[in-house]
Amino acid sequence: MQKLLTSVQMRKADEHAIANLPIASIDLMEKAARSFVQSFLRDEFDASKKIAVFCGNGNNGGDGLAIAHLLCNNGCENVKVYILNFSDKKSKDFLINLQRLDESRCRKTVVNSVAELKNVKADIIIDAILGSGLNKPLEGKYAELAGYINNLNKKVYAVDVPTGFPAEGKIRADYNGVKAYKTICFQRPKINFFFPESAMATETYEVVAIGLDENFIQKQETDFLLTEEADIHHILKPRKLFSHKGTYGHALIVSGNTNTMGAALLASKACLHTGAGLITACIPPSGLIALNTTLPEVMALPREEFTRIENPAKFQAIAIGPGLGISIENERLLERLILSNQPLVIDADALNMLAERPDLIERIPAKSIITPHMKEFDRLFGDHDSWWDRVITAKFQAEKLKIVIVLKNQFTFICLPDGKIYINSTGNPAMAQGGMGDVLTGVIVGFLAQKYSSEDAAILACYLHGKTGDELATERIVVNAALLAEQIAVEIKRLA
Ligand SMILES: NC(=O)C1=CN([C@@H]2O[C@H](COP(=O)(O)OP(=O)(O)OC[C@H]3O[C@@H](n4cnc5c(N)ncnc54)[C@H](O)[C@@H]3O)[C@@H](O)[C@H]2O)[C@@H](O)CC1
Repeated sequence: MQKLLTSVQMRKADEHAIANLPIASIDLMEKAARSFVQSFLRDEFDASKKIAVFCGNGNNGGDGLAIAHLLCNNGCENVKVYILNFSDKKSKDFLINLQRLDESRCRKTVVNSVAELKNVKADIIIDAILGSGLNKPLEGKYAELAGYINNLNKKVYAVDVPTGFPAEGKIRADYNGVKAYKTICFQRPKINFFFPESAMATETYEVVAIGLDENFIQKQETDFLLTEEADIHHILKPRKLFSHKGTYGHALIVSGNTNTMGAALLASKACLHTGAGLITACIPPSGLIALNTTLPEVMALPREEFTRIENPAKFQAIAIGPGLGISIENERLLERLILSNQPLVIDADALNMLAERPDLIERIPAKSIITPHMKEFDRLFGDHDSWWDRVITAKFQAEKLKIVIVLKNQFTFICLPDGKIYINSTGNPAMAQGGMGDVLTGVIVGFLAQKYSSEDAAILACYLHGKTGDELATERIVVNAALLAEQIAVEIKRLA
């Protein structure tokens, strides 16, 4: 798992490298610039394109000067540097690189105000104005400049972080910084790149190594962690010789309704392909034929009005919610399961019913996993006007209720009872189709049945669900839920 650090911690990692590795501060900047240029030239190899490099006065600006110098030396014929004289505070390495640029044949101009920027003719802009040193929202000349750059409507590459974009913390809905096409950032992604609002600041990002000490970075205390394939390989347990269906647990999935029986089928199918030993679907009687014809391996427990799950303890894992429908009977069933005090996976309509019963939220059994998307989450825990605030609430509630909260999004946040937040990086827009959430619930309950801890089951399920979707999306514009459910077994086999 990769630790994601705040700007202050990243600065410490820079200082650590300078103090402990045989590298001077200015050489670290040169290394960062080289890494940026390498990545940039892979994308933009046409040496005749006009490139405008905007440089601030701190180390981000220093990077920009070094980048411009390297581009000129690498055959880019039309590089022009705009040095913004907006602050008297100039960093040491900025000044060294300014002198190096002065001695080169790079074209440059010093700009004191945005009004002086007439006739900027560029195909590509490199934004090296403000980086991770940002300590307040943009205003005055800086805000005006960001607006000016955005209005040029050119392809913008940001150095480390787009000017005006906070690397962590709340992103304002009225973001007024630079809107980049791509950000090439150093050593680690910024925490905020995983928040949906980052789409206002950068379309995409790439992380390039600059030679910081990985051991030092991994030793830092942080609540934000990025799941990697190696973690999945490490958590997954192989299926053993002499094992039998009892070894892999019995999952109960309370789901489906007359018009939403598909959700029950998808969750059950996903659970099946995740490897649970036995699966019982608690479904309305109207869904029996559909279940028996499409998933003959899955047993049925018809859900009548008066259904009780007589002995929940006989199941190793229970999920409730996909396509369930909202009714008094279903609410009673949910209540009984919650009061049985056995960990549950709670999804979809079960979450919507919970939102109306704050008394039950407090009693969700410890180690349960809830899987809300943004709207379900806000119904449960109140409205939020930013994803940062929402994730902080999720972290707080996961710790308080001792449960796992899987807050679903492009990058799903998995908040654990110990306060850690695992960010899932797999998954893609081809998966944006009904039924995907039902499949995720089925995968989670499938892992729980096999006695994975709640934390591991959530981390594994999110990663594998997204990764399977990524593999399928290499050949398809859209990946449907049933196909993904079936393919889960293949991906588990590949990563086990
Ligand atoms: N040795 C290092 O520390 C390295 C730093 N690197 C670069 O250095 C950057 C960080 O540099 P700095 O810490 O010098 O900071 P920046 O260059 O991001 O910002 C410069 C200064 O601007 C001021 N400022 C902050 N917010 C402002 C606002 N809204 N309006 C006006 N002024 C504002 C602050 O006083 C800040 O120190 C990174 O993003 C990265 O690009 C890289 O060169 C890698 C090595």
